[in-house]
Amino acid sequence: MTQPNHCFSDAERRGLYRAIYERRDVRSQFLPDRTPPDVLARLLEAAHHAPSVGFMQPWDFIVIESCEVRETVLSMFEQENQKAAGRFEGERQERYRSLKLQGIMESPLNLCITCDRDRGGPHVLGRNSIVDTDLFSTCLAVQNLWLAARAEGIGVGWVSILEQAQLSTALNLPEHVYPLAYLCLGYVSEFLDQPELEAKGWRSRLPLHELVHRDTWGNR
Ligand SMILES: Cc1cc2c(cc1C)N(C[C@H](O)[C@H](O)[C@H](O)COP(=O)(O)O)c1[nH]c(=O)[nH]c(=O)c1N2
Repeated sequence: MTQPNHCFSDAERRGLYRAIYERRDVRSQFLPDRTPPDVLARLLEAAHHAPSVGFMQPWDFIVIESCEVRETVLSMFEQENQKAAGRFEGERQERYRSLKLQGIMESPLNLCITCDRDRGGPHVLGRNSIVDTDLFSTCLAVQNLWLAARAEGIGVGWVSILEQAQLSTALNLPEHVYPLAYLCLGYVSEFLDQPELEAKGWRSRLPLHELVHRDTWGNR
């Protein structure tokens, strides 16, 4: 069969889907090896090529290697995680407490991807009706980086069990800059073949057919 124009080669497509299916959220498998600067540069470049509302490019990348900053963030995590555990009861709480939900100190590099809510001035094309489209754009930058990192053999873990105002203070962010994603990055001993939360019996992947609706909600 002839391939439609603009289609990637079979090998290229396999590579893309492999990155999608084999990307993992990593907390426990980090190695201490430093991420080479050229690899980090490629990851940041991939993130910077994400789509963004009105081409706003609202992201900044705070590259964090300092042990002091990471220790501060870890203690903020511990405080929030304690509160989070308290929201579950009994066996579920025990299971929650057994989960490892961050790799802040084990990963050699932390990265905070922020969203500058003022970038591009007061009227950004496409953002007038849905103001949070700047945040959505920044999430896409995170995903680009996450997939590129998988292709480079680098694990990424997203830590969101953090209080936003505390994180902003720890990173000295101006008021109009939102700390969207706090990430732990580094080479790993392995990529698990399923999400760690699934492997540990917390939650499983939902069947896709239950999530697909035809024309209106509930029509299968
Ligand atoms: C916005 C957001 C926030 C978080 C996460 C993800 C996203 C998208 N995830 C990772 C999450 O648990 C993981 O993606 C799912 O369990 C699916 O696993 P895989 O990413 O497919 O390995 C995550 N993981 C974790 O250990 N601590 C955390 O605080 C968070 N926070």
